[in-house]
Amino acid sequence: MARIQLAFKVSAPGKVILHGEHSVVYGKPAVAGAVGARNSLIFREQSHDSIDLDYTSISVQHKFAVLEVNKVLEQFSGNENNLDSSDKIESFFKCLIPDNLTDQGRKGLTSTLYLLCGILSQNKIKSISTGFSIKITSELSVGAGLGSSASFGVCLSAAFITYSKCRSVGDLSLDLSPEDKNTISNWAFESEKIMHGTPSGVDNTVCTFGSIVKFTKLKPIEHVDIKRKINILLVDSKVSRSTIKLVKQVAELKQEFPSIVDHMLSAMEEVANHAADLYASDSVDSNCSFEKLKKLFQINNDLLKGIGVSHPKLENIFSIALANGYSSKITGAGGGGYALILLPDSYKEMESFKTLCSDLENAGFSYLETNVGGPGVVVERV
Ligand SMILES: Nc1ncnc2c1ncn2[C@@H]1O[C@H](COP(=O)(O)OP(=O)(O)OP(=O)(O)O)[C@@H](O)[C@H]1O
Ligand SMILES: C[C@@](O)(CCO)CC(=O)[O-]
Repeated sequence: MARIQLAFKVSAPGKVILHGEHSVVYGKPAVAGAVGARNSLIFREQSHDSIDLDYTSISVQHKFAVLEVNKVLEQFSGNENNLDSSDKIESFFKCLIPDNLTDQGRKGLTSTLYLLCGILSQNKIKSISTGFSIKITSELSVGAGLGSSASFGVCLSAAFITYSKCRSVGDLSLDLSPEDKNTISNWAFESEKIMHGTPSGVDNTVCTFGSIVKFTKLKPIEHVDIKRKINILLVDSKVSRSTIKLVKQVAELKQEFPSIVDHMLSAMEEVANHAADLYASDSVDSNCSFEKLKKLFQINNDLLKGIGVSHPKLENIFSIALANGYSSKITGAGGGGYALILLPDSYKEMESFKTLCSDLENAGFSYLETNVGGPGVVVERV
């Protein structure tokens, strides 16, 4: 009987950090949620012997010969414990990575090969028998603080886990069990290490599980029981920045002024705890809770400014928001990327929202009207 060619679609959301960016790196809780914009991946087995990758957002189209990948997969099995740093991983896969790639392209391909070999080895699959294609498209800007890299890692991990389940035990169901989701999040975390050095793990957790979560490093995830999604406006500062550099910059400030920065990180923890309670309360859209949340946004943003992760373009967005009566903050690493403006439930009818949008446009900013709290990773038929 002819072997069925596998074909499926995976999608995973980007994330926003509502509270706790940077402080999460130091063991404090972060409150983060899935945004409406997603990465989508189409996986198709094919009759020719190559693995064809098409990553539109980073302009990478590349074909690996299955034979070459199988050789690397063979060397990988049994050797995985030695690959305990991103430098070692990069040098292990270097033989398959073309020289003429951008940094983004190199990291994207290295991460793909690492996840493929890691997940196949974990499932005792010793070789790939037919080629396949993977095409990833995205509604998320890369490098803007929306967790595009974590969502990318989650999509790839879910694709390779689905492929492995089908090829090792013939499971064609495409359903993801809670255990599968934990495995996906753990592998996406490994991919995040290649992208970002020392990630906290919040991004891959949210992009896998969706909704809103309270995340503290090395502790079980707490799912925040939200009653409705939170409306937000994401405003693009159009300033690119590097998460690694900003995390390092905060570490240096903490080293220079430990007691001051420690107090600020503890204050961020208090903000995150208070806000998580408000998101979980029935009345998050009641005036009183919403006004409290607005104040917490403002306090959180002032603390982030205090640790030096703002940017003049972000400040411009914050002033426009405030002038129209809205609270806003940095989200993610800061230094550029997106600013997050909190919107009330009835924002669409509000005159002040229309003015806010036209003021942002007049100042040259583009924005994305979305919400926080949607679904995490999903695998479905194509
Ligand atoms: N949609 C995508 N398609 C392919 N590769 C991607 C995609 N998104 C991210 N990547 C890979 O992830 C790498 C790191 O992404 P980067 O840190 O710039 O963005 P980010 O994840 O959006 O930022 P943050 O983690 O602060 O939210 C990129 O260099 C690229 O290799
Ligand atoms: C700045 C930071 O807290 C958020 C990046 O999205 C870093 C991290 O959590 O890994």
